[in-house]
Amino acid sequence: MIQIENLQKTYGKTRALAGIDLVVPEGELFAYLGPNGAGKTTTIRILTGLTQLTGGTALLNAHDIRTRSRAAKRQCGLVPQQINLDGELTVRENLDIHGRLFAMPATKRKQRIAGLLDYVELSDRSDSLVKQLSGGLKRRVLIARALLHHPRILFLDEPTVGLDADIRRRIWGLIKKIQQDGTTIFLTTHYIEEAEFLADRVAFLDEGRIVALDRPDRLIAELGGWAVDQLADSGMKTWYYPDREAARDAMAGRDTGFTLRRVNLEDAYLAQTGKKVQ
Ligand SMILES: Nc1ncnc2c1ncn2[C@@H]1O[C@H](COP(=O)(O)OP(=O)(O)OP(=O)(O)O)[C@@H](O)[C@H]1O
Repeated sequence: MIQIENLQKTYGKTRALAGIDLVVPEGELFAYLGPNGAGKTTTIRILTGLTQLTGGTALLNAHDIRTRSRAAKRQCGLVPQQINLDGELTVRENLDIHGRLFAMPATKRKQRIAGLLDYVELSDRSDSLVKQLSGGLKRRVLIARALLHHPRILFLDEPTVGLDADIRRRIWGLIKKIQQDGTTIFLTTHYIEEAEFLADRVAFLDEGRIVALDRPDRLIAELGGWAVDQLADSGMKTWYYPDREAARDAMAGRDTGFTLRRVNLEDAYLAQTGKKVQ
């Protein structure tokens, strides 16, 4: 479980987090959605002990990240946005170094690495140099590395950034599997479909604040199920309707140039913040 109260962070004069309140229960897959600069990475860096908060409190499975930082760190694994693997070493060697950092005994380390490589479907690449792997496979190595010490909470910072759509979907499958096996997941993304597909609940982050937090279907339902877009000289105009029939009725007899579609999380984000996520 993650419990955050009034979490704040300033870098010099920049206020990255302006007071975040949040509880993520055990076993949930929680998504933090926002555009570049909203404060997603800062939140993860604070929770995983990579940077210090400037106000508020945060607990990971009841361990305060400030007063019980070692215990708090043991609760969590981190998949960072940057691929910080050693390209000159093999997949197995990269994981082995990490296991040594956690002081895992050699036999246990070997078994755990073999099991994890199987879990992320990389067994056949265990002796490949990391620099020879595609972006999607490197992400899998990062995920295996983050899981090595059996964390109960996994932080994923933009886990599919820069990947092709089909590779992205395979990573989504892996993330779902990790959740189903009992790990709490905190994921940041600026991909709407990722949050919509994966998350039990999603928070909309804007300029260091949470402006909405709920299940994706509820955030969408608040606007209505269907949208009509019209491309006008002044830009795109959109109207929302509770159902398809109401949207069709509203379009009847109007000029062409209207498009009927389902409402998505991007609409909900735009309605809350006046901004687009991407
Ligand atoms: N080390 C730092 N020094 C100064 N300012 C920083 C630092 N790290 C982040 N910031 C600023 O804090 C704010 C939040 O940044 P953060 O990286 O958390 O956003 P983000 O939502 O993760 O965006 P991105 O998707 O680009 O990583 C931004 O205004 C950013 O410029």
